[in-house]
Amino acid sequence: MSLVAIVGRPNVGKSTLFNRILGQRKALVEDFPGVTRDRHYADVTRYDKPFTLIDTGGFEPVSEDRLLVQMREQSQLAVEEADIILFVMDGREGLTPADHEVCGMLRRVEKPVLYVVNKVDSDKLEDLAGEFYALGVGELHTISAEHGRGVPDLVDALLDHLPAAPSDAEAEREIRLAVIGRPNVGKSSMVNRLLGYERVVANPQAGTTRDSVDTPFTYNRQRYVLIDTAGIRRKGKVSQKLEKFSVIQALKSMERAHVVLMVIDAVEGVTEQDLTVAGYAYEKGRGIILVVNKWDAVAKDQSTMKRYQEELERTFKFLSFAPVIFVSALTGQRVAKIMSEVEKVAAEFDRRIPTAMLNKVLAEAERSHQPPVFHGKRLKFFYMTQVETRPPTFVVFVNKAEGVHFSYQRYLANQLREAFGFSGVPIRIHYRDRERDRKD
Ligand SMILES: Nc1nc2c(ncn2[C@@H]2O[C@H](COP(=O)(O)OP(=O)(O)OP(=O)(O)O)[C@@H](O)[C@H]2O)c(=O)[nH]1
Ligand SMILES: Nc1nc2c(ncn2[C@@H]2O[C@H](COP(=O)(O)OP(=O)(O)OP(=O)(O)O)[C@@H](O)[C@H]2O)c(=O)[nH]1
Repeated sequence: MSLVAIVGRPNVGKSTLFNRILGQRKALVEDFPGVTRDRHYADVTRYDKPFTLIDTGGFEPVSEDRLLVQMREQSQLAVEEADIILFVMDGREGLTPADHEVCGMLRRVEKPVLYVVNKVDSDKLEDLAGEFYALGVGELHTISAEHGRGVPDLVDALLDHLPAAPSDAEAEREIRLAVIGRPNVGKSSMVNRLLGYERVVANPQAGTTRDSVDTPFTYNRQRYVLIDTAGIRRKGKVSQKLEKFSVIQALKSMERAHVVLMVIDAVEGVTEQDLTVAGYAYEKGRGIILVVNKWDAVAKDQSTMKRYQEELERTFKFLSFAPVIFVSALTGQRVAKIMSEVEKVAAEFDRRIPTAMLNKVLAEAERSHQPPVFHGKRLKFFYMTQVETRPPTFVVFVNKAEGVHFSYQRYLANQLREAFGFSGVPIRIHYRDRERDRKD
């Protein structure tokens, strides 16, 4: 999602403009109790173009003598973080040296900057904008944030710079599934079960016809593609029985997959190879479901499943978020559960959390577990936003990104999972510096 930052001296009307832009969308976006007051960021969607609007003012109190320094920092940071900058000046107060200086800096950046002269409350006051042309920045947007005058045109200009939404209905996009596992674990039997499942509707013409080895199908109105179905079903080739070959095949399928069904033989247990392949799926950010097959062939008592589950958790430490299901492709036992689990993981994979909710979690996390001190300075988290789905990817802005060491990163990741779940999905959190160069 694009970040749009509102920058400018104190009192030029940044918050008023922020609220004015939000006010236009009215009931389109839900408000969350407790975060509606005094917030500085919000997700906005206009004409299917989503963006996050940030009011860079008001984060910290500004003292007169530090004004210019703070403005430089604030604009610098906006330049680093944002995709588009709204630079607001005060038409009533006129052009100030600080405006001059910041404009000089903004002119050199390669991102779109919209120059705004605020408090031009009526047509009669248009002359107020005159002196701002001395900045030589080209187009000036004269507006009245308070009365809304000129704001729709400003928003239109802003939208011109934004990319269109990734897709009209994200949920309608296909989910590509890969069934992977060592030779003989039951992949082929499972694929046959899945495609033979009554609620699964094969749709030959939909989706990726270019790969005839893949099988498109629909389940609960979501389109899926089972990757390399032909390869999984192809039998009798000696090479296919080779462990090495099956790893290469798994890696290849995972390259194109969104969600991976990692099949484990309940009788044989987990091998080194399973770990390698699962590790790769994790690194690639794929959704993962652990499917323990041949459950019919295991001698069981009441605690077998629990013990098995615990052992898997120990072995696949890095996959603690992945659901585990015990099935039998042979008898069909619990095979229906696979698709319902796939559906859940696919939804989590595509999930988008509103910025306001993320920041509530971030603030609570910070409150209940104080961030560490780095080089004598307490880490301070400013805000968090989700920049991607598939897998869900977040950016946290912090005063010293390198100071967020592993244990605190893990803590924040856990807080996110606690709040939102993300079952079966690896999440990514990037930390970006607010004071220095942007880091990914
Ligand atoms: N006449 C007029 N006044 C405005 C307009 N927009 C904002 N103001 C006033 O300007 C003052 C400052 O507005 P804010 O929106 O708080 O300014 P800000 O830039 O967010 O200020 P900081 O949070 O200190 O950085 C308020 O008293 C507003 O009512 C406008 O379009 N016309
Ligand atoms: N008991 C039991 N046997 C199973 C189950 N699923 C598959 N099998 C048997 O395991 C053997 C291998 O099954 P496949 O489905 O061919 O396994 P695969 O993973 O596709 O095998 P490769 O093509 O060699 O990679 C066959 O003899 C199946 O009948 C199961 O749930 N329980």
